[in-house]
Amino acid sequence: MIEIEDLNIRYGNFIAIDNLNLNVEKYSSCAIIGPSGCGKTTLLYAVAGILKPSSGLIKINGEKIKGNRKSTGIILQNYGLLPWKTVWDNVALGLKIRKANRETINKKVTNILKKLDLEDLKDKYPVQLSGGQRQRVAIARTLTIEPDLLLMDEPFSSLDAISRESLQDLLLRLYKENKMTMVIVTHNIEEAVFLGHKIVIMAKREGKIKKVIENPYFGDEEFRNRVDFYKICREVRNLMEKDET
Ligand SMILES: Nc1ncnc2c1ncn2[C@@H]1O[C@H](COP(=O)(O)OP(=O)(O)OP(=O)(O)O)[C@@H](O)[C@H]1O
Repeated sequence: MIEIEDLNIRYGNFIAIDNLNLNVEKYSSCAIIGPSGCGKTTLLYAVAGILKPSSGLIKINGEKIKGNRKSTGIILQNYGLLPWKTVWDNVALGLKIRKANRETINKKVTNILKKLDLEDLKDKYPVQLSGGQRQRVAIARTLTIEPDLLLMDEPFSSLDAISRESLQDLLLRLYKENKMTMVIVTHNIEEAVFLGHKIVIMAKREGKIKKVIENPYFGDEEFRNRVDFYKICREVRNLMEKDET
């Protein structure tokens, strides 16, 4: 699904991504983890087509990306909800921009609100919601466009541990229900291990990948309760700690 070849991204003279290569298979999930400033967001934005590479190639479904792609959904840390619109209108936004007709919008928004347990909140404004509810609205809005690729930049970082885990569970369920490929950028080791089929560990300050771990247990809803979960978490932690020394 995603092929990244010899990718270089510079901000002026500063090298943010240095000759990076990565493949993400269709309908799989890739978690990108690494210390602050290692280039995670830069990489995600390049895959989203928001940021132009200095050199190298990014292909999605075999096609070189040129700017924003219609069926790529992106969820950012600050939710991106419009404060003057209700939950219903925020969720409908992506469809309205794509000029869907009223009947399609009503049907899809109603369905997705039900799926994400947001029906009772449909007339509320973002300011009246908790962080977890806002993030569910942001996920709902992105899913209405039926993305085949869902990109997320630290989507749950402002949430408490319990809300965070319940949204991770929700995301896994949605991933299984809607055939899509996911890329999630996170600082959180447990999140990367729970949500990553492929866990990409980036090196500090170098804009390079340090290691890719394949996680054969991805998709197991009870994975957090298993010994293998902790083994992989420890492996990721050790790799990240080595960078600190
Ligand atoms: N517009 C910009 N101009 C110059 N340098 C930038 C710009 N955006 C990012 N950088 C630098 O590029 C590097 C990578 O930034 P990026 O935001 O991709 O890191 P990150 O891994 O996502 O960090 P964090 O986890 O803190 O969000 C950082 O050193 C940052 O200072």
